[in-house]
Amino acid sequence: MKLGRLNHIGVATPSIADSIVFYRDVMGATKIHQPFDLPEQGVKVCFVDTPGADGALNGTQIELIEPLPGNASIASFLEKNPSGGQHHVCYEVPDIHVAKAEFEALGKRVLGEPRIGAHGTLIFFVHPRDMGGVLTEIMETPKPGEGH
Ligand SMILES: CC[C@@H](C(=O)O)C(=O)SCCNC(=O)CCNC(=O)[C@H](O)C(C)(C)COP(=O)(O)OP(=O)(O)OC[C@H]1O[C@@H](n2cnc3c(N)ncnc32)[C@H](O)[C@@H]1OP(=O)(O)O
Ligand SMILES: [Co+2]
Repeated sequence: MKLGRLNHIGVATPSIADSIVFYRDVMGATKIHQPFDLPEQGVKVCFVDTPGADGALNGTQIELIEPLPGNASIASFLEKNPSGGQHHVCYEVPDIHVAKAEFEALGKRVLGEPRIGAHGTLIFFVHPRDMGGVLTEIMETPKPGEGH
């Protein structure tokens, strides 16, 4: 397994609307995408762009996630962290199925089968207890012209 680009940091929040105000007014974010529902993952999502090395807005994103009704795991996370908090980190890989096989060969618990994530490419999660306490999302790098 080769460590890939840090695509995003997932931040759980009880209110995406309030978090948008925070990232705009406190952190000075200049590009905050329109929030959208992702019912397959049980979340409302909003991406906040951060600058890349050249200053352009092509760096790691903050992924704000708010639970949709019925999402027990994020609701449970917010019960323990009522004002929200860092929820997961997401690394890119060139081939999702190769990456899944590699984690499993190392005895890491992959949570379910690869599924389409918020960027339109396949993702899976690895259990935080097998990853030094960090819920880890693995995402296939979008091909040129693919994903968002
Ligand atoms: C926006 C779409 C998509 C994308 O494209 O980017 C997303 O990012 S969706 C993000 C939300 N989806 C997920 O998180 C799916 C994967 N997560 C899970 O399957 C579960 O959340 C979980 C990791 C298995 C935990 O669920 P559960 O076992 O029901 O919760 P517990 O409260 O019982 O916790 C068990 C254990 O794990 C620790 N934990 C839980 N969440 C986290 C976390 N976010 N970071 C670190 N550790 C976490 C929790 O403290 C418990 O630890 P122990 O008490 O030591 O056992
Ligand atoms: Co994510």
